Amino acid sequence: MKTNLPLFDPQLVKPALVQSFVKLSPQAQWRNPVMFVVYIGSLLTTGLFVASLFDASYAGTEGRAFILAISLWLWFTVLFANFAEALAEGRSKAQAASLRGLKARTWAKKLHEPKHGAQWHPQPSDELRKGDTVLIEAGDMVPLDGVVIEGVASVDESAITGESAPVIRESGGDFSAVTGGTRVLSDWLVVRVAVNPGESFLDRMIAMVEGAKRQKTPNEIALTILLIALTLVFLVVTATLLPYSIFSVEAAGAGTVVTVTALVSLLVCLIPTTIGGLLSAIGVAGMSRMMQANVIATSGRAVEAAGDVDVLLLDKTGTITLGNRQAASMLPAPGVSEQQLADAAQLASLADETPEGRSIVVLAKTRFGLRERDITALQAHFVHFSAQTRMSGVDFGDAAAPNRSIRKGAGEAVRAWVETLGGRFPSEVNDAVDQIARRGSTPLVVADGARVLGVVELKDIVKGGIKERFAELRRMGIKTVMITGDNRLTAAAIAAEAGVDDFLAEATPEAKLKLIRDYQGEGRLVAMTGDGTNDAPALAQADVAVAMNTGTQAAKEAGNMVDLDSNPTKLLEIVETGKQLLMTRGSLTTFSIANDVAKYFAIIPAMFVGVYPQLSALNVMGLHSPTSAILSAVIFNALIIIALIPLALQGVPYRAIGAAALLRRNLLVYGLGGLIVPFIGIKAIDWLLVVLHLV
Ligand SMILES: Nc1ncnc2c1ncn2[C@@H]1O[C@H](COP(=O)(O)OP(=O)(O)OP(=O)(O)O)[C@@H](O)[C@H]1O
Ligand SMILES: [K+]
Ligand SMILES: [Mg+2]
Repeated sequence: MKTNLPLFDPQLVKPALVQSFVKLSPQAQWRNPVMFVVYIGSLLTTGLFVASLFDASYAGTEGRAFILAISLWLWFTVLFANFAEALAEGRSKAQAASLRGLKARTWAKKLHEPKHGAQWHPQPSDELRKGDTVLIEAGDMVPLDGVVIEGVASVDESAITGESAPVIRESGGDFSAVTGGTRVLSDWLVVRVAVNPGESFLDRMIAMVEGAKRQKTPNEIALTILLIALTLVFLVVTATLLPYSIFSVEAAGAGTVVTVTALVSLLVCLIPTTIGGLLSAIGVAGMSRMMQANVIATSGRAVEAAGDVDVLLLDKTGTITLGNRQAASMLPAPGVSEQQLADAAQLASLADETPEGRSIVVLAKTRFGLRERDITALQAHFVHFSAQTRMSGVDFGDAAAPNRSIRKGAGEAVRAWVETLGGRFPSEVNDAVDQIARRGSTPLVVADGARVLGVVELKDIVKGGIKERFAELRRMGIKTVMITGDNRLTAAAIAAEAGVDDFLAEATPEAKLKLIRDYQGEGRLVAMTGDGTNDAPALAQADVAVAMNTGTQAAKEAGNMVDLDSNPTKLLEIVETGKQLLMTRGSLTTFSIANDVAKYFAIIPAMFVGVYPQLSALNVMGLHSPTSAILSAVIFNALIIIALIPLALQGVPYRAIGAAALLRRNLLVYGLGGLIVPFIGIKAIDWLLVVLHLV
């Protein structure tokens, strides 16, 4: 769904123009204090103009045409700022719409009971509710985001990810989430709907780009406060100029008092309208750029935090590796046959819905010819895998084998288990565990009661191209840490292969959470990418939390971004986009404030030349007349907003150079540029007004 819209696409410009006028409502204007001042100024000067029309003997110091021109250009200033925001929102909405197109109303097969084979009836997707179960068969569209509770099927997610290869979705484990709008290609799934219509992460993101619902980020609030403070200062300064001017004229007994129109013009030129008018467009555009990278951000704050990330934590399985760990070999303990080990491993996995568990059943069947057995007929009770116990297995309750328990799981977990039962962990098994782990595979030890039977090797593959990208993150000053529930040796092997800076092994969900809090305690901003349900608490705690689209619903709900490509190195783009957002805002703020200097030179002499003729010495720009000077400054002030829209929407070019160097460069370009450009611009406009005989 990578869409690259031209900046001023007519399809976007037209609705944005309409929105510019819709946004003239006081409620919309009030949200932006700087522009609200301009808005009031526009109303005021318009009022003055209308009043002058009704005053037949009008003899103001300035012509009616001047007041009209100023009030029109003030309205343009407000409209241009509205346009910038509307255009940014329109672009985001267009991108969102291409996703929303996926959410077309479809018919779902709503099951009467949550199991395959139960009765179903057709129901429109927008009438489904969270908790409903639906049957999705080959060729059917997934009606809403949900969790697979039964079945395995291949799913075409290309509409969302742009990736044409189908993916497998299955119950249990980290591949159980399905996204509304994707299509089941083969087989069937029973899916429990996880969200109400209109509440999926896609909907939340669409709601966010719809301006009103976008929360201001803390940085934006801080900047807005600064802008309000500046506005207030200038408001007070300009307001005192009027009595001051009256007093000066009276004292001198000559000269002309400054007019309200000139004062409003001065105020508008001095307050930071450029950044004030573009601020919200910059924020919206940041989210758009995330979407262009196929990342859906559900929080503007996260987009911004991404620009300052210091540490990136990554989950191993499913994030750094492909994540469908498959049983590849069985290494029995001394005195145990392969057949015995395979038999116990299969028994412990019959009801294990995780990809690991299922692959063990398959390996036992294909390699050792063991047929699947019915766990209920065996009167056995399945013990689910949890990230806490790091084991799963089966307990038998029948008379033939009372109290028989089989467990499979992480080496240390099974060691502790057999030792509490009075058993012993053979050193040969220990060696096998280490050997498997050093290859980067996950060892699963199988024990029948207190007796250790051997080890199953689960293989996983590191995703391609990861090492180079992590090196790039390092150059940007970001530390990468892999966290995994796997043992140290496996973790070390995968860490080396993937090229991360550090790793934390045998991590429980609490340990992951604690690691994040520790880093945050040191004042660092933490990003986390993960896919599993057991990553959800950590994702919720991280400042920037990127859930893999292939991950579970819980992970996606806990995160504040979803990467549709499920690519852990996407953080590189995410960080760049965040940095670009911060830089764009900083640059335009610098530019906006530097701009004021030239406007002082244009307007102050023009305004007070009536009181102090010697001020004309300050008219360094050699502007035609006081009225043309004021009008030129106001016109420039409006046009600069339009001129900077491309920069606000596309962002200033990002370079991977140090923060200090970047700051210096930006101060130079945008500070100096902000000083010089208006001198040239105002002079040019003044000249044009003269040439066209408008003043
Ligand atoms: N189905 C299962 N049955 C028994 N044990 C399992 C099963 N799946 C995993 N384990 C064991 O539990 C350990 C921790 O689980 P898992 O790898 O899912 O943790 P994690 O914290 O999600 O780490 P990551 O996903 O980063 O590797 C695994 O290393 C493995 O030894
Ligand atoms: K201004
Ligand atoms: Mg995991």
